[in-house]
Amino acid sequence: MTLVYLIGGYCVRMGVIQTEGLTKKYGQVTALDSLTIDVDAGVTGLVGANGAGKSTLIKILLGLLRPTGGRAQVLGMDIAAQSQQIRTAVGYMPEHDCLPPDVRAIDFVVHMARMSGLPAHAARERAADVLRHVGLAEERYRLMGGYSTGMKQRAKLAQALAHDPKLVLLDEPTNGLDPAARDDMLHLVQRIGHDFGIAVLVTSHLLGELERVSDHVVVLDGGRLLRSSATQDFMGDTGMLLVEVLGEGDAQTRMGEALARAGVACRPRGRLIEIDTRGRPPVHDLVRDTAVAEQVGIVRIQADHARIEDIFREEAPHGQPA
Ligand SMILES: Nc1ncnc2c1ncn2[C@@H]1O[C@H](COP(=O)(O)OP(=O)(O)OP(=O)(O)O)[C@@H](O)[C@H]1O
Repeated sequence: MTLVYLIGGYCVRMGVIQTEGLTKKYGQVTALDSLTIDVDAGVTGLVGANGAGKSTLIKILLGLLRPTGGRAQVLGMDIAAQSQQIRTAVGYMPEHDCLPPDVRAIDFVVHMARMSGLPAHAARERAADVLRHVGLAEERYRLMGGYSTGMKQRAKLAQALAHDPKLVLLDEPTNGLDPAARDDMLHLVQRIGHDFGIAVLVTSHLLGELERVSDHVVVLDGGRLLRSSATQDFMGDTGMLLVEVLGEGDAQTRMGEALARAGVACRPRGRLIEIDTRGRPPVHDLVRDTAVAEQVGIVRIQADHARIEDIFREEAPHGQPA
């Protein structure tokens, strides 16, 4: 999906972020190494281990850091010449805590909206709207110093949305969150990209967590582009079939052994039975018949899909992040 602008009656398709040979060195450290990427509308996950260069890329796109080499455009604007305009059109949620503790969320978000040029009345309306969208309607009059980590992340997200941006850059929005709050935040990120129509570039050092919400994933390793693909291309079929069974005693072992006796290549994977179907005839009927014979119930049979972690295992010279 690409943003579409109507200019003089013509329909112009425009990428959201394009970089070409983008390089950033901090002294001896090469944080970005000749990075060329093309990001479209929707949700794009930018994943890589700590130190892969994610924050550096975001700061360069916002004009907060100057690259050592290469070029980039954000919403069709050049980062070298138009960083002020870029910051007007782009929202930024920084990785680290940036919230003044003795300020109420509503005042903070109104202030950020005013700083971006919204008139007072529009800024108040917009602030109330975005705080409601991120789930802070009730708590908006509380001082942010008393917020939980999850509420702070939501307030940071609200300020990024305050001026009605066309693109938001979210740096590790799930940092420090427990699993439930992490799921809520990821759901919110997905809504921003799909329901609100704001393009999203979201980073995470946890490779797996963005696959569910991203349309596209860019994987960085040691400042280099490891892979950039539609999420579904990452998650291709592995040729394995996963079966979960339920029954008296050790139903999984009984079922696995019976399948093996029937000539099926299989092994346990956690609570599941993994069946290798590569180069073999379909086994669904055999699995069902074996379950009936062994008197176990089938909870599910599903194709196994590759995960972003697998790309790292296969391709990354810098290894697997935590
Ligand atoms: N101001 C700086 N001075 C020197 N080196 C830096 C500076 N900022 C970042 N680096 C280095 O550049 C590399 C990329 O850092 P960056 O923060 O962009 O990575 P990241 O993928 O965002 O990781 P994290 O999730 O830990 O923030 C790392 O090796 C880091 O140590």
